[in-house]
Amino acid sequence: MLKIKGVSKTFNMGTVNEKKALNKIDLQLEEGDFVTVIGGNGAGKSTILNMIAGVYPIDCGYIYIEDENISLYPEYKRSKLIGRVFQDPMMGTAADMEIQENLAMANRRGFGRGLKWGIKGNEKEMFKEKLRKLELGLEDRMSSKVGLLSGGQRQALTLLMATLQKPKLLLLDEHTAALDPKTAKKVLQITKEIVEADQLTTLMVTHNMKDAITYGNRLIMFHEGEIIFDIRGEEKSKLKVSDLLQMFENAVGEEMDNDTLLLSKD
Ligand SMILES: Nc1ncnc2c1ncn2[C@@H]1O[C@H](COP(=O)(O)OP(=O)(O)OP(=O)(O)O)[C@@H](O)[C@H]1O
Repeated sequence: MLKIKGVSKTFNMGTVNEKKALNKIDLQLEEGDFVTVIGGNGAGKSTILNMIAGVYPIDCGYIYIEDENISLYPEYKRSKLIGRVFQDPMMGTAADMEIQENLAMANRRGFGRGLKWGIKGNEKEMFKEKLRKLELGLEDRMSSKVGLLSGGQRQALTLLMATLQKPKLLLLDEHTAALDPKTAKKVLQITKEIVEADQLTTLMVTHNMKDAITYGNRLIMFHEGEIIFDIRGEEKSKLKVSDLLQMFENAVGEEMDNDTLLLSKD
């Protein structure tokens, strides 16, 4: 489904600020894989998502989605294949447009500019049904401006928009990190339901070790631009935070000292 082979990225090459963010990454995702991605600050998690989405060019290697080599595609062309949700609830939706207008815009993704923006009757019903499933009461506020929504409601809407036209790949970049714990849990539950219902191939970056264990069928950990382990299937389902800490120590040769990750331990 997604195939990354030998991908490296160095920022500010040849300057005093040179930083190798990714070092020869190999990663293959099967159709329907829901992979959680964990790692300390600066480990390379966002960079790998940016490489896949085409925000920056890769230095070497290649990226395939199904049989399509997307390595040289510009970002806009990849966005037809990829849905993405960011940490910031202000991104991904248009605040001064109505909920239903935002959904209509998302529903036209990949169909060019020729289509009229008007919302069709059957679309309205479909939006209402999808919003009802979120259980946030948004189905009764379809003509409200998105700017009036809370952060959690906005992230749930962004998630719906990113998956309305089923993407080949869904990228979630710490999409619950800016929410309070209760709201984050709700948005993660919605994420799980959407991903499972559509069998979406998903990469979800998180700082929260427990969430990385709870969600998905596979977990990978980044450290200093490399994938240091990849756990799946039964091994993943039995995993505890203490196992993750031990595996980190075995792979890196020292105890984990990353505060952000350790805060999510208990
Ligand atoms: N646009 C950029 N220009 C220069 N350096 C960058 C850029 N983007 C990332 N980096 C550097 O690359 C390294 C990896 O960063 P990245 O954002 O991928 O880490 P991360 O694992 O997502 O960390 P965090 O959890 O802190 O977001 C870091 O040292 C970072 O400073």
